[in-house]
Amino acid sequence: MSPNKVGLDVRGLHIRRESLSWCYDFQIASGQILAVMGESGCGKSTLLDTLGGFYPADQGQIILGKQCIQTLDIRLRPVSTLFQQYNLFEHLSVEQNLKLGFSKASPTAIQWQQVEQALALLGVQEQLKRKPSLLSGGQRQRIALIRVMLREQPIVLLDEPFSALDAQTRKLCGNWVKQICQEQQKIVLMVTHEAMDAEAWADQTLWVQPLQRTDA
Ligand SMILES: Nc1ncnc2c1ncn2[C@@H]1O[C@H](COP(=O)(O)OP(=O)(O)OP(=O)(O)O)[C@@H](O)[C@H]1O
Repeated sequence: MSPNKVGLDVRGLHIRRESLSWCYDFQIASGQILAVMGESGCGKSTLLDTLGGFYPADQGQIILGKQCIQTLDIRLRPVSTLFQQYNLFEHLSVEQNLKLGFSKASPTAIQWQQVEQALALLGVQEQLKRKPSLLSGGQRQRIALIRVMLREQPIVLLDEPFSALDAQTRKLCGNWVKQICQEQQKIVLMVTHEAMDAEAWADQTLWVQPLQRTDA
């Protein structure tokens, strides 16, 4: 990564959970996607939780551009996360859920235009006035993906973003994530179990593996 380019720099990040521990050193330039891979239970979501501020690190640094962000409160972190359970508000419509994603009270005209284009492209424009509980799993996943990708935050964490999608829709969504990542110079970490996802869309792959068992 060039010294002048804004990117994410993770240095000596040490994480412990139960009997497992991990140490990470990696960099991602803006406009790039890092695929996060590894067997079930190896710690992929834990890494995302730590970057998002939901789980603490023992030591190390998370640097965005020139700013250390690991001590920032969750609400102040420049991070937008797609959780495996999507986190849509069930009592609000899809439209209200999408509007809540932006930092101001409502999105700007340009931001909402991007949302509408994404809804049409990803085939969920008909769902705008409905409550999330009436949507299929794949429709919910696409709505949550749009909300997370189009927020202002430069770092986007996607935990298995295409798990509920058929092959064709998966391709559509993956291509769209790549396009938005490049156009808006996002830094995207994408957890996936599919090597094909990494091959199709990622610039790099991080294989997650615990260091050791600390209860031995
Ligand atoms: N809330 C929690 N409390 C205690 N231990 C947890 C918690 N969440 C995860 N773990 C443990 O931390 C380890 C890493 O889990 P994590 O969810 O990060 O793995 P993962 O690679 O994302 O798994 P998967 O691919 O199955 O989603 C596992 O041993 C898991 O049992």
